[in-house]
Amino acid sequence: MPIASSELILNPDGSIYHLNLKPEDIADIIITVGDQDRVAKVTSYFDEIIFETQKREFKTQTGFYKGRKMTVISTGIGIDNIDIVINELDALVNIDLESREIKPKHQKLNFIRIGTSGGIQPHAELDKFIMSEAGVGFDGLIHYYKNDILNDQATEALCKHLKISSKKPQPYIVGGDADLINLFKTEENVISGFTGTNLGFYGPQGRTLRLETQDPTFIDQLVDFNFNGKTITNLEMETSAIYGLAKLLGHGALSMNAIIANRSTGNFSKNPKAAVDSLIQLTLNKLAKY
Ligand SMILES: O=P(O)(O)O[C@H]1O[C@H](CO)[C@@H](O)[C@H]1O
Ligand SMILES: O=c1cc[nH]c(=O)[nH]1
Repeated sequence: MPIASSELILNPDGSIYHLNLKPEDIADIIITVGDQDRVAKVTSYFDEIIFETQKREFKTQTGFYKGRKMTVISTGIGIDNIDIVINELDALVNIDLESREIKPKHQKLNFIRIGTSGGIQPHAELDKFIMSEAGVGFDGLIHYYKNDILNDQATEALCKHLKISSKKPQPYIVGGDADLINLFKTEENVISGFTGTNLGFYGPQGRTLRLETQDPTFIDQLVDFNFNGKTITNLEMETSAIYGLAKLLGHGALSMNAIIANRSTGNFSKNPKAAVDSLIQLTLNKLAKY
């Protein structure tokens, strides 16, 4: 059955609705960044850029780094955008846009996020990099999809550990891609950990400016969680959704974050741009060999 025009939406030029992309515009390695200005920072290291477009916050450039074709796309902030970006990129390779039928042969993409994040453990020091072994979702996105991809034991342990209000979405834990994790595992400056993702920067990440949070102990509870020696190291706003959707759709995913705030010391990086730049170079060099 062809997928209806209201569900798989194409622009008049045949490109996919929000991203403005056609299948031939993307590579199988897809670097996602939050900030649209970070796209050009990544591709400034490319040998060549062969394609670019932008619609809303979704800026895309495709080119070659050390001979390896890669696409860089900005997702903007938050899991709602991740739902759009991952579903539409998957549609480009796994749905025939003319017949609107799912292709018989699945094509795997690899999503690598280069982001920024706040450390919650003392060892998640400023300007270090955290490689997310798993995403810990407080955003609820995955519960909208039929799924059996969660790390059930870790999810159960977390739900038991947290005194989370029943008014909030149920947390979930989903792992990253083992091959991509191995690629970065032994790298100096890279700490591995579980990355908490939430649907806001302030209250949902336990920050108080003028508004009190519903549970002022939330961050302390996260810091204390330990699953077989693994702890929640950092908080940001995309990883759990990328890991969940990538796994459901049969793609690889890895999230790398530069730690620009440390919530346990109350400090912010003196040079976040330098930290992100150095993470970009590390990631590109690893991916060139992938
Ligand atoms: O630097 P990026 O990739 O945007 O990532 C982090 O920064 C934004 C919040 O300032 C959120 O998107 C969060 O996940
Ligand atoms: O603390 C932080 C820092 C960057 N991005 C986040 O989402 N949280």
